[in-house]
Amino acid sequence: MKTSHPSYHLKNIRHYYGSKKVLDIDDLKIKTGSITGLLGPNGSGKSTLLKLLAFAGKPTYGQIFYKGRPEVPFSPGIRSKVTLLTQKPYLLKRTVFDNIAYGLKIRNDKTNLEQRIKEALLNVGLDYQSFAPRKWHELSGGEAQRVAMAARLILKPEILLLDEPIASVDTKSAKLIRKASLNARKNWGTTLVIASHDLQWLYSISDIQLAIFRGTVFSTGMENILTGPFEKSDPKTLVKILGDGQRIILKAPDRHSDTALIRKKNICIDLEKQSGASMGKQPDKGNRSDKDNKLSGHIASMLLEKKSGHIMVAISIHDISFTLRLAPDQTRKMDLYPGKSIVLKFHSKNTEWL
Ligand SMILES: Nc1ncnc2c1ncn2[C@@H]1O[C@H](COP(=O)(O)OP(=O)(O)OP(=O)(O)O)[C@@H](O)[C@H]1O
Repeated sequence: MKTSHPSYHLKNIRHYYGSKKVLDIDDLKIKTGSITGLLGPNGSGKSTLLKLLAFAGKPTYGQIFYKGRPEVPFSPGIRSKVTLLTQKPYLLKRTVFDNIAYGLKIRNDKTNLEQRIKEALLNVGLDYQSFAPRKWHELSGGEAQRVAMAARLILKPEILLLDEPIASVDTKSAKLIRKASLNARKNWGTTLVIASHDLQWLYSISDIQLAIFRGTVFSTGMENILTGPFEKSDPKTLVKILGDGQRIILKAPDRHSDTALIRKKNICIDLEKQSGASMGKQPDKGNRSDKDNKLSGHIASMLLEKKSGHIMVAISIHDISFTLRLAPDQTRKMDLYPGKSIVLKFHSKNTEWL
């Protein structure tokens, strides 16, 4: 269905568990028909955000608009449109067939049931003859995940929210879940929001990536976070000293904070120094300013961002990791490849504090 409204518009969302703030989102829109990838470390708020998007809970403060209208949790109008597949999928203590048929039966939609269930199982790579009669406890973790996915896909949802859908499945199943998700968008215009720790998989499926850190959402995708302890170098400068002796110079915050943000757009790979780079050795200072960071490390991974064709390059500097985003021709010109030693460069003035 075409609509001028985004599927979701979140306004001034603050969500607390007790006194602990777990989500802090000023303004976030999720476009209809988009596939959004949610990235973030354990405990950053991904599952909580998905729960709110599923209208399975109410934010402590703020409002969520669904296709332009303010919505409240558990409203009957929304329940048939939005579906969430949780990390540990819940299956009814029945057969696979009954699990998948359940949602349709509730809607009193029983036409062609067998054929539709056959297709739903096929969609997630499970054979009807072998799986339909099986009981819920006769499935591996990955199979249970795919049955739960089939049970949701058969309802042709407007919104499909997936929380770690490939955490316990093998590579083949991960590919099938990717294909089934893309088909849902193609065939029914489904909007998807998917949380996953598997960056490669997430970048291969999503149009846009949102990174969450301590409840704050970055619509620019993954950004670089540095956490303390920091040492004071002078009143205007903090320093993070890595285990190998390299020093990261940061502009001091003007209020208390122990979490620095270095945006990937402000980081580059220093080609001049590249050849001399070696692990654990700070590159020569030369005539650079004291606040100009030059850190030696190596390329840990390179991931393709499906929609833009850009390459996300993860760089390990001793025990921390930085990410930057490059056009494919840049990576070719610099002859970058995983394992290559490089020097990463950013100026301390580009430090932001969370
Ligand atoms: N029901 C709850 N009661 C209290 N605290 C909770 C509850 N659920 C989650 N939390 C806390 O809220 C924070 C966010 O949790 P959430 O599950 O949303 O993170 P996540 O990014 O999905 O993590 P993971 O990647 O480990 O699944 C964490 O600090 C977690 O401990």
